[in-house]
Amino acid sequence: MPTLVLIRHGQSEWNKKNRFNGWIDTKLSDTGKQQAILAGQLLQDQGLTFHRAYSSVLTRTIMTINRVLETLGQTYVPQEKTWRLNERHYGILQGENKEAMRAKYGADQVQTWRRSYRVLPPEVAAIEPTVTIDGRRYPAFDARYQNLPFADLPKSENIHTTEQRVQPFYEEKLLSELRRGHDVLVVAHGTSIRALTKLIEGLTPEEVTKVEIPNGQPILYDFSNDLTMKQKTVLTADAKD
Ligand SMILES: O=C(O)[C@H](O)COP(=O)(O)O
Repeated sequence: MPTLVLIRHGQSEWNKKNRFNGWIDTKLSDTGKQQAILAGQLLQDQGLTFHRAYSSVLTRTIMTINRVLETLGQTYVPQEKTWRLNERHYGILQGENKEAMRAKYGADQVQTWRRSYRVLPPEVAAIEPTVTIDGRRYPAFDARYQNLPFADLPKSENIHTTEQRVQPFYEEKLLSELRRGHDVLVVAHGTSIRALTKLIEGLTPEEVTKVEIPNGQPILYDFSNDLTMKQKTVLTADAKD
């Protein structure tokens, strides 16, 4: 009976600063690194041997998955990094402080941009390869996207458009591994995990807008061999004590 584990990356430097990350390639904070190790420790008790591990191409999920697998003693597990698991592109909000955006546009508007299924945050005007924020340069789009047609790079995404690009990964990669009875680890982002949750649990657009995914908390789905979902378990540090 296959098991799927979903983990949102540990706290990023910009989660800590209350800034929108989106496709900007931020790193884990010290807390985020600890959360990744703790996620590995929580999984240790489950006796899982992963056949395959997937992350996005953003550093915060890669730093997380490496720590999780190292804690589990399973660094040998074949890993694939895919842009399809990236965080939603947050348009003009990327790099901005959430409180400052609420002051500028109003709390309701910002919350709609953050959680609406179909409303898109305002698009970035032009696609630049890098962005400079507070004097530090971040890659916005770089070599990791070289096989993607430039026109396909998003200027903004909502839950719906994120789901559209997560769906081929879900159907072609994830389900085919689970169908073979394989245990799979996926480390992704708030909105790419929302999209996966909708696809796995058959949620409505309304229901998926309510789903919150904390950093570094393993979500286990146990399936029967015909891929009927048997059980969903969220592992927390409290449950370990
Ligand atoms: O991209 C981001 O900054 C994070 O996913 C958090 O976004 P959220 O707070 O709107 O979920």
